[in-house]
Amino acid sequence: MISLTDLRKVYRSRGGREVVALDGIDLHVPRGAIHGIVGESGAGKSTLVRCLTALERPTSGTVSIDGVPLAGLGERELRRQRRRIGMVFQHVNLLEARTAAANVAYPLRVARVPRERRDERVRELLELVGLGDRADAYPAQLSGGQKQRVGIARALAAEPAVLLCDEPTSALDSDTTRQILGLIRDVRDRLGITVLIITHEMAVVREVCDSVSLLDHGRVAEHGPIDVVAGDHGTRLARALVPLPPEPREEGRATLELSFGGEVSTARVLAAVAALGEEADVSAGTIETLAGTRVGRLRLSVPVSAALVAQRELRAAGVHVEEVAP
Ligand SMILES: Nc1ncnc2c1ncn2[C@@H]1O[C@H](COP(=O)(O)OP(=O)(O)OP(=O)(O)O)[C@@H](O)[C@H]1O
Repeated sequence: MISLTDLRKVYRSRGGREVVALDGIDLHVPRGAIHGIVGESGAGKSTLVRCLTALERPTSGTVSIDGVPLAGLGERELRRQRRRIGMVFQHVNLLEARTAAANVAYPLRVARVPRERRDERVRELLELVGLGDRADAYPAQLSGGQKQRVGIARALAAEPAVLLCDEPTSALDSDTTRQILGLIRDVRDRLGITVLIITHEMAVVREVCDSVSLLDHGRVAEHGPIDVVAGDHGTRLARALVPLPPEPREEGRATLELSFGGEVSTARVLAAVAALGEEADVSAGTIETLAGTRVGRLRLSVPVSAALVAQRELRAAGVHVEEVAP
């Protein structure tokens, strides 16, 4: 379990200027959950990772892994506690002159695990990540996805409680991304490990996360389980999870965005739209099932003169509608 309570990190530049990188973060990820952290550049994601791995000392607040607060631990205990977090990075950084097996064995050697136990564990880990037959391959002989699999096996070597994945698939193509995310889910299912994924890709959140937090200027601006967040109306996370393509505006026409799901059936929404007549033009739409919940968004283009009436009628039919500012 990961627990951050009122976490603040303030950097002081040489000129004495203060930068509030984390501004009172509360985050609780239960054991066995996969939680995504998204946010724009500068939102505080890297600072959060550094506080979690105790590479950075928070200005105030607490970081606990499995109920153990990091603050106040001595150097030796801190080192032990750090091993409770396995790290997976965008760039895997394998030792090029060592085989896949030797790379996975490396943290076990550092932890002085006896040779026999080590060999057995490396075999198990490579099997777990689907590379049982590539133990003797060197990194240069592996694909990007295979290297990331070795990275995941290495991160799991010390039997961590938490797998912290920092942009784990940003360097991979979409098929390989899907495979790696499938592996992360599989690892969670088999080991019951808690996973935190830092990413700028919403597709990663949709594919693998149980819950998500949106970080903005060092604060958690929005958060929740995927099905709840996706079904929310008009929030930034809902828009990002169920995106509509951008499109140019037309002179004399207003743009309405409809969102629906849960109690409001697609049939009811389509009937309400049809009732507006032919002057209401559906210009984009997405309807899908996320985390078992049907969610949909439609973009309507209507003549400016008809925009208010259309909104009233759609709302009367129980549809959430917003006019998008020109
Ligand atoms: N060592 C530092 N000294 C001063 N300011 C810092 C330091 N590290 C980060 N910051 C500032 O803290 C804020 C958060 O930065 P952080 O790197 O955590 O964001 P991020 O979300 O990881 O961004 P990116 O996605 O671009 O890596 C930014 O305003 C950044 O300039």
